[in-house]
Amino acid sequence: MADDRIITALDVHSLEDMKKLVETLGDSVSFYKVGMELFYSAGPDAVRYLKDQGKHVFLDLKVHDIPNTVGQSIRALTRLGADLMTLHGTGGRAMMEAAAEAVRDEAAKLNIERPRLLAVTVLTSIDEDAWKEIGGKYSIAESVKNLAKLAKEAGIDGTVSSPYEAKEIREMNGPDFLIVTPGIRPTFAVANDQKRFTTPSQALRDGASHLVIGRPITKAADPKEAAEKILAEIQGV
Ligand SMILES: O=c1ccn([C@@H]2O[C@H](COP(=O)(O)O)[C@@H](O)[C@H]2O)c(=O)[nH]1
Repeated sequence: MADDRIITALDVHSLEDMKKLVETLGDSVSFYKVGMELFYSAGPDAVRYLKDQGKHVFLDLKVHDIPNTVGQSIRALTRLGADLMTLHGTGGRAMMEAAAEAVRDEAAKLNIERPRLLAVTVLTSIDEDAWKEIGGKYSIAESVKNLAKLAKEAGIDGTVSSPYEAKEIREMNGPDFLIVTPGIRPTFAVANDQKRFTTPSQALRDGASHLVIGRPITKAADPKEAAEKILAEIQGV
């Protein structure tokens, strides 16, 4: 049976490919991520299909712009009825506050449950060298911590970070804060472009509330078997 802590990333570029995967995975997956690749190809229908199938949806569009544009975009996305949505924490306090206000206001108007907002901190494909190259002044750990603190103060429900930073965020932002970690690699999978990664069970032990896992499941020879191996690994954690 599925575990809501595991979010499978549907990084495919058509509704047909998405439906095939969802059918293959059946009841081993209850929570899916719709990211840029799928949303830019298939649009809102991807979210609608998954909701019709009774799945939870993480709409990961990583919104990033000036506060007014972000507020209006988050308002529009709220109407799709996803459970989780992302924006970039580096957009700053005012941008995050605009998003937090928009999602609350729009959900109340529609009388729907409010999608939870997550601030993306430092991408899991970035290591310390790449971080310095783009002007990172403090370590990745310090920068993620700072963004997580700012996100909470701005009314955001959680963060997206690597599992390496989960422990400190959990200690700082408390038990109810959502900590969603991509950069998850079961021992049977390869790293691909991920730089800050760990196993599913370690990420949960470190305080992650949800794990985003894409290629180790979706590109496996047998995706359902891969998902089930991961479920077995985290049982009891
Ligand atoms: O920092 C981040 C933020 C988002 N992602 C997304 O998670 C999945 C990971 O996929 P894998 O195939 O398991 O590497 C992918 O959709 C990314 O867009 C991330 O990896 N890191």
